Amino acid sequence: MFDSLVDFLKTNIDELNGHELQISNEFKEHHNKDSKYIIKNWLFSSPEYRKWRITRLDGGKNIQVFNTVAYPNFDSELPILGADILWFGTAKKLLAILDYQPLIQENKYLEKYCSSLGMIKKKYSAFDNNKMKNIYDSKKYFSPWVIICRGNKLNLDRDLNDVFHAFINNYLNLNKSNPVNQFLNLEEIKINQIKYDKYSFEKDPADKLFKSFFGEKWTKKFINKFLFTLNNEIIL
Ligand SMILES: C=CC1=C(C)/C(=C/c2[nH]c(/C=C3N=C(/C=C4\NC(=O)C(C)=C4C=C)C(C)=C\3CCC(=O)O)c(CCC(=O)O)c2C)NC1=O
Repeated sequence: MFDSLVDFLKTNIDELNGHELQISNEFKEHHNKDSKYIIKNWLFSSPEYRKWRITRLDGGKNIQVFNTVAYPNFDSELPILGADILWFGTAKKLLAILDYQPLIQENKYLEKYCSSLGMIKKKYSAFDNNKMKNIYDSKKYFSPWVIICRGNKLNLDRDLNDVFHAFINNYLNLNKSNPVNQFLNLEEIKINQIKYDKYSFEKDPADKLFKSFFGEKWTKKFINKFLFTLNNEIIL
């Protein structure tokens, strides 16, 4: 499940002249004791994106996860692309969150870089939702058009693929249009990307899940050295 999303991304990153970066074996593929939970990770970089990571967790019938984050270079004020797609098998629940995660909440910035999500979600009624529970603050690094779907994956398979493809294509087109920075300078962009990692580190509910499957030690390393690497940066 979700492997086609990984393949789709890899093809697109390839077309951006992206290259895969080496990551340590324990992150590349890691199994829990009885191999019921297997996590795989990929890390890429391209001329326009300093870091693009992909995570797949295969927990068989219990849980399936696809997670990806693309960080533009520090000289681009474009939003960070974020997608978190989870299938909870026992409850038969899909949770999909897709967003062009804004570096600032200024209306003109949001309108310029994030509002096209509105056109995508309008086409797919199951994804036309932006109501979050209280894990994250919807005004911090989320756009007003964040795409959220909570539903039964069995009948959403096609739509999920279509939405994801539109979500990626549209984001890449934003970059291809080569917009001139209008809101942030290089220093501010860097600070906001650091703050994004710090905020995500603080709020991400995934750590409980990883700790229960893979233990405390591995999880701590994974979060600091793969997921949110800027968390340890000091903002002067
Ligand atoms: C590999 C890492 C990784 C995993 C496995 C992960 C899982 C994860 N994300 C969650 C929620 C969530 N995840 C997000 C959003 C995001 N989360 C993101 O990692 C990104 C990039 C976005 C942005 C699009 C939000 C908004 C929620 C809460 C959903 C809600 O409010 O209902 C939850 C709680 C689900 C629940 O019980 O309701 C888990 C377990 N998060 C991770 O980072």
